[in-house]
Amino acid sequence: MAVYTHVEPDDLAALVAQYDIGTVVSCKGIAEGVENSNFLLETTRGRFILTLYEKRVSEGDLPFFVELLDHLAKRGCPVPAMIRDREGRAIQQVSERAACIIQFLPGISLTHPTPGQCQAAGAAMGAMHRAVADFAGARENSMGHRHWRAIAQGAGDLDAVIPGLQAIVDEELDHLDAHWPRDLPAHVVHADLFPDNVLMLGERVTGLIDFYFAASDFRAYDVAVTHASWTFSTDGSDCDIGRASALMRGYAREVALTDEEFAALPLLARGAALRFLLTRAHDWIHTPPGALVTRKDPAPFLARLRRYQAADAAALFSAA
Ligand SMILES: Nc1ncnc2c1ncn2[C@@H]1O[C@H](COP(=O)(O)OP(=O)(O)OP(=O)(O)O)[C@@H](O)[C@H]1O
Ligand SMILES: N[C@@H](CCO)C(=O)O
Repeated sequence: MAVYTHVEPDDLAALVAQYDIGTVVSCKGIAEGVENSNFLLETTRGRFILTLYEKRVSEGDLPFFVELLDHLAKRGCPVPAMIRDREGRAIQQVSERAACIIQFLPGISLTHPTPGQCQAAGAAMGAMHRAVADFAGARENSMGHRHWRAIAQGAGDLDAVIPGLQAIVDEELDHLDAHWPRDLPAHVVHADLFPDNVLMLGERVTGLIDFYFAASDFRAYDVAVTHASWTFSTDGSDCDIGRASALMRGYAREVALTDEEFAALPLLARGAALRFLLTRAHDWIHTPPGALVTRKDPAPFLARLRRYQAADAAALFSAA
């Protein structure tokens, strides 16, 4: 359960009183996620999500995320609205954290998506990419390629997490630095579109959520992140070709990747696997003992990295 910061009942009542959303009925910590503190807030007028932003989200970036969600909502993407208070403010302060009250969207976060659901997720990502293409905002990807070496250095004793991990990471960083593409189509991307950030009912996408890593990067990097998170077995050793091709087919319905992007996908996916391996390893070491959070295992992303390093990795990105 990701609750790092608690909210006193009086503070919650005072916060909710600033909005036209009724009065508090209940507020419960949400049993998913690792990044922010999230609560299911019920008021006399309905359900909302209360998010308190934690270590990886900087308060200065919140206006960018609010503008991005407004932009995507206007273009028909199923993203949650950031609720405004009576003064028109979306961003508040609670328990010494920046906080927002967010529209609750229906749907279920999947743990074992079917090929049909992968196809729907790919199409929803493609539609989101089309919608974001004329978004004027930009944000450096603080979790992107340029920052991985610093993230690795700040993670702590990687060998204590997985024996030999430091050497594997060092070698991979050198490889990625030497081969990372310079010039592929880029715009703001989600950069963390895992199954738990897509709400679905059956094969219908009802919500794309958790845009707090959204940043300017290659659109094909977003495809790589989603490939890495939707198409593998739980331990990360097997890529399910049925799910992978469905994801790529869904995306291709909305966006035609160039030959250069296709050629770059295995490398971009190595980068994506390394990004999540590193942040999970960091959190494995640094998660505060009192936090109500289930740490995520880094090892399945090392297994994915190994799979993407294999000579035949390009075949994992075929839509056929
Ligand atoms: N707008 C929403 N509508 C419905 N449920 C939501 C909404 N936002 C968040 N949730 C629920 O809260 C959970 C945690 O939210 P979120 O993914 O934003 O947290 P996080 O800590 O940032 O997670 P992550 O580890 O994926 O970065 C989601 O998996 C979902 O179940
Ligand atoms: N989606 C990420 C958490 C966000 O950094 C993970 O599963 O590791």
